[in-house]
Amino acid sequence: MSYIVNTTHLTKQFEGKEVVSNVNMKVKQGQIYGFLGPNGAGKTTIMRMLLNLVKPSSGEITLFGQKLTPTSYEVFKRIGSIIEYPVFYDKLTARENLELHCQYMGLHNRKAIDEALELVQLTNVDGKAVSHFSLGMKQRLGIARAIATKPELLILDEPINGLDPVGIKELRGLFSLLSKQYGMTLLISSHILGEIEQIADTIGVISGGRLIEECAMNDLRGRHTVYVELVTTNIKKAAYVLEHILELSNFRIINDSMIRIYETDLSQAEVSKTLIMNDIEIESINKRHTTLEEYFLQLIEGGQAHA
Ligand SMILES: Nc1ncnc2c1ncn2[C@@H]1O[C@H](COP(=O)(O)OP(=O)(O)OP(=O)(O)O)[C@@H](O)[C@H]1O
Repeated sequence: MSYIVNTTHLTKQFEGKEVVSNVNMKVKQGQIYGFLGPNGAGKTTIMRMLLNLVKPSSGEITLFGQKLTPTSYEVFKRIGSIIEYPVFYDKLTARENLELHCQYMGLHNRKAIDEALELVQLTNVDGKAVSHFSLGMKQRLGIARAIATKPELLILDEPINGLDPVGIKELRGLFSLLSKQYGMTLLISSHILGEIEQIADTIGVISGGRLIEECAMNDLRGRHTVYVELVTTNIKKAAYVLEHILELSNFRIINDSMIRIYETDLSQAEVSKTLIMNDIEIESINKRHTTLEEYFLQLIEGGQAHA
């Protein structure tokens, strides 16, 4: 398997505080990798390290199979990126901004600029200075700039932040197009699962500087836990009956009135019958499953507890 990004034991300390801890991250060629974690989890710092903008305290980064060193330059011609908000020359138009960027990158190809503007649907704003652009338009221009040089890897830090639902939908469409039609590998960070779960092939979950999960999105979808949720007025007695009469051990008391039972081959009818026979009032008993969002939150809470 060829990895475009591969980090081993990547660690970063700022003023003695470890903000990235021992991260082994693998981004496969051609995939959209969703890099998920709450604010402050360390996503931007990792992306900055991948781009040689921040020096790791320890560990190693390999990009396109080559070890990254402080003097690696060539490899960055193969990478487009937006870290935090993209900055432009405000008085210039979208096209003028791209022309300057391409000149700076040593790329003299008008067609590439036209193509990039077309891909992000910014072809009808030629007379407009960037200072009059909406946030969504600026975000799209940032992507146009990042893809104008036809990179093989695109690193985007929270590209969806602050966009309205239409803007989000447009960007999602663009990401799939870049991945499917142009074979680009995308590394996209976000703090909201819903924003990238529909497009990511692989997901890396980071919390408190640690990569606590990295797996195929499809595997994650299959990882929903099924449980029976019991709501009762007599929680202590219900727990006693579950443990000593029904001989169940895999259950959790959630609060004063709720128990979740995680046994896989549980007969709900038998639980109800036994509880009633023992004079326990059942307010409700239902089969449920954790949603992907709940699973993600559990992961993050677990990660923060260990940070
Ligand atoms: N230059 C720096 N000096 C000191 N601390 C820093 C520096 N850069 C980042 N940090 C700290 O490192 C931690 C991780 O920050 P980082 O920006 O990487 O997180 P993030 O997951 O990208 O979150 P966000 O989306 O809020 O940027 C935070 O506690 C932050 O305050």
